[in-house]
Amino acid sequence: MNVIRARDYEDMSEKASQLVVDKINESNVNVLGLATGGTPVGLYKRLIKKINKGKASFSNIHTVNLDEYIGLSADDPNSYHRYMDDVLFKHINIPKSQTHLPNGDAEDVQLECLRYEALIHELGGVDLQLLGIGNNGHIGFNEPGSSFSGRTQVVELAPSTIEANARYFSDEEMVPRQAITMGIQTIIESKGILLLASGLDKAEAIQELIEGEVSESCPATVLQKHSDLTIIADEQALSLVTSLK
Ligand SMILES: O=P(O)(O)OC[C@H]1O[C@](O)(CO)[C@@H](O)[C@@H]1O
Repeated sequence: MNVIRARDYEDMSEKASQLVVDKINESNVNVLGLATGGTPVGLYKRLIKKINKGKASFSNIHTVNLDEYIGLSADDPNSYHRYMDDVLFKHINIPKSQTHLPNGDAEDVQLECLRYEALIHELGGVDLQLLGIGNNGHIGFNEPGSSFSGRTQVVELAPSTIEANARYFSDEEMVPRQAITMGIQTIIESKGILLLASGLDKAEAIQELIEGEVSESCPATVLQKHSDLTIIADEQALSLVTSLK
């Protein structure tokens, strides 16, 4: 694991956007896995600037998102479809047909999980997967206790995740209780992984990820086994880690 220390959120976002641009240009990223939440917003902002300055092109890239809420249509303001359009897709040159998210509004969500997992395989797998981390160590929407061998599936959100994500909704009651998420096995099969973390809220999860025992009780610890994991985290998120200089 390669841990890159950033000063703060802005520095983390800048370092991450440069790393994504470099990977796209150097190692031929055809399929880029994307994350949502507050953490990658700064990365996407900088990526847009870099793409529009010609530093990288997304015109031949396929993107696959980690997750989507169940019960929200693509045009719902709180759906991850809308989030991705707003924070990235509508600002860059990428054909809509190359941007993929699970359909949380599908009539048969189990079938949708199978379709999404198959799509990732048809695309040849994820070359670089961006990840945030939940305060409880979740990755995607794989909450503590999720099986490390899980594939794309329907999951129940943990109360702490509902509480953390309530900030985006008018009322906590409006936060969906279920989501479709890539499973941990799906995530871990990505050829490269870039995880971002910022702020004191993430300090315990980051300590567990870097120094804890690999255990399904903290899903992110599975990443210790990955051969190409980069973590870019700021001082606050790294504040409980004692094993790094
Ligand atoms: O970046 P945030 O908003 O702290 O969220 C952390 C993680 O939680 C999720 O938003 C899901 O709750 C993930 O998509 C994200 O990686």
